[in-house]
Amino acid sequence: MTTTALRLGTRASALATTQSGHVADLVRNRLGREVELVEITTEGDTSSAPLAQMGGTGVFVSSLRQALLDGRIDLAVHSLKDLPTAPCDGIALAAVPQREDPRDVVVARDGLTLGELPAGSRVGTGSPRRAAQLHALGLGLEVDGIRGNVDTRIGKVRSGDYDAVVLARAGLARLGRLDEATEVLDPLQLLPAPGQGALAVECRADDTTLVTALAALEDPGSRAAVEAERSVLATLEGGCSAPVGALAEVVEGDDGDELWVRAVALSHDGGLSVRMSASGSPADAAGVGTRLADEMLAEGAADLMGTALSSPVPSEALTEAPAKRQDA
Ligand SMILES: NCc1[nH]cc(CCC(=O)O)c1CC(=O)O
Repeated sequence: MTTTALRLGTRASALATTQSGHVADLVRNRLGREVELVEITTEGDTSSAPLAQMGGTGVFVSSLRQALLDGRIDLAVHSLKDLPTAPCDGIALAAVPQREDPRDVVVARDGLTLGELPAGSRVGTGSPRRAAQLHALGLGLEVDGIRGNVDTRIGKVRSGDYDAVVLARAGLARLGRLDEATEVLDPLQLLPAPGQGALAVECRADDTTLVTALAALEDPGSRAAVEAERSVLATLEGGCSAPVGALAEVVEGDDGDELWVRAVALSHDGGLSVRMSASGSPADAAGVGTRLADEMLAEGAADLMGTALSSPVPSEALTEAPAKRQDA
């Protein structure tokens, strides 16, 4: 039994330290252990290059994992949607705490919703998933890349550089800035990123005492949902820069809990998409996600994302987006 404080590694951004502070509180309350935060800088923080050009997946997580493996920290907190789908040697995903609302929100000028923005309005997002789904709405919105933390992105609406930005609702909620959202996007229109709104608590796999203790932070429904979503993404061979949205929920059915998953894969311009859903047992979350993604691949999902060109796409399997609005 040790009484030393657990060292919790975190990125330094306002969102990251808020998320890490939340997990630190859970550790104090449920494990009765003292916790100190250790700030770690990641490549995703120091470079302003588009994420897709920075080696894509994992730019926010690799330095934290290295600090774990080096023994500089005992546990690390990440936004789960930033975690690559491939497992990392020596690192355990020890807990997925209760997830926040996973939906995306709009922060637009003058309190507007997406549907109220005139055609030609500039919407800022660096996410291919959000860009493709915004184009697919057929509103004639102009989508432009943007990076930076939540504060920077909202600032670009306030300054008039953009008419709107799309952000994760969870980020705004954690920062206490939810009142700045002008619309919560229905997943029917914009499916969130796999894992969005959930946190990942990692530690060294060989630190078995801590792996066991951190199970006290786990929310099984959140874990099942993100496992299903991430297996959709992994099977589609997409990283965080793939135009793939997925959302799973555990709901009470007649014969116990049921897991529902829906997912979309799009061409980068949103002109073509495959959208499907599946259900199954929460105990088989990864299997449900994998089977859903296999069905999507059979409908041509990989080809329209541009990740594989091995087999021709049967054109009747693809959905055409509505034509762009012509009025200005
Ligand atoms: N890619 C950056 C990132 N990673 C996690 C969040 C928000 C919090 C979450 O989804 O859990 C964000 C910002 C955003 O998408 O607006």
